[in-house]
Amino acid sequence: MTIEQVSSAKVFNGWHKQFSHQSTSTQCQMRFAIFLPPQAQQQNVPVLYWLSGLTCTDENFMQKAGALKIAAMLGMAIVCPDTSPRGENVADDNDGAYDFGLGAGFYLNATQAPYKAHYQMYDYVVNELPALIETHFPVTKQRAISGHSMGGHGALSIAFKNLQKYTSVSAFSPICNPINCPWGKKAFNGYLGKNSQTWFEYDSSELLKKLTDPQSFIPALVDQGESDTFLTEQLAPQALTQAAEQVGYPLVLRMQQGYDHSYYFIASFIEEHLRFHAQHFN
Ligand SMILES: N[C@@H](CCC(=O)N[C@@H](CS)C(=O)NCC(=O)O)C(=O)O
Repeated sequence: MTIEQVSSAKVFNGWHKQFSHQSTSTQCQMRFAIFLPPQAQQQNVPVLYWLSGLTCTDENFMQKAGALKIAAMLGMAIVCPDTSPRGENVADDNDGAYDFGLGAGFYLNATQAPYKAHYQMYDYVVNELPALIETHFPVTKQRAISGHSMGGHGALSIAFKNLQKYTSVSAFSPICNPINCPWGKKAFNGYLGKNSQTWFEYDSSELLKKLTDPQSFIPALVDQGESDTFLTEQLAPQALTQAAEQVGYPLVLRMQQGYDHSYYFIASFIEEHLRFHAQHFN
């Protein structure tokens, strides 16, 4: 597990760094970014994994969310993986669409050719990346997970499948019910095939309905802008709240008046999300 440093910049007395490495999950070079707060120079710190949305790389959140000052104060590392495998040999869609293929890995393990050769983002994010981070950096095994849009789907679905691995989960504008929206149907059809029974295992609302042990529940916070143009057609937060009510999961969904789908929305509430995760680390 060797990693190669790509960049390094001091920020708020901590460090933002990018690394690349050969991934065993995705069978290609992957780049990720890590923010190490100043506290990491003295002690191991907990980690927030951030999963970005369609068209993003490891850079969007680090540059636009305004999270690093607060993470520095709270003593929290942040890790941003890429949103898909990349490289010359990695299959893309045929028409350069933004919502499938490169930049749109949907945090699942593809089963369909040609995508299955590299699109194994679920294994990468759940297993390979944390193992690598915990080997190479001064971090504890306390992990939280959050994300935006496709990354909100990733954060919620990964958390609901791995409650024991994370202390808390949050999301901004998540795709809550991908089996029933155009982005999700296109992605799941392409990566997982026509048999929609296999899609359920990556649908946060469906996964939530299966959680029956209240002892295993972890705190969950979702923010959704009311003026998000993707709200009705793609995001469907009501599916998530209905599922939460069905099983008595104490998920907090906040509809935020006037906010859209952009990083302006994320920047407006990221401090509350970081404080929410920090509160549950200890
Ligand atoms: N309007 C975008 C849709 C994609 C989009 O809104 N991406 C969101 C995540 S779903 C994003 O974070 N974009 C990158 C950014 O704002 O930095 C497009 O057509 O390319």
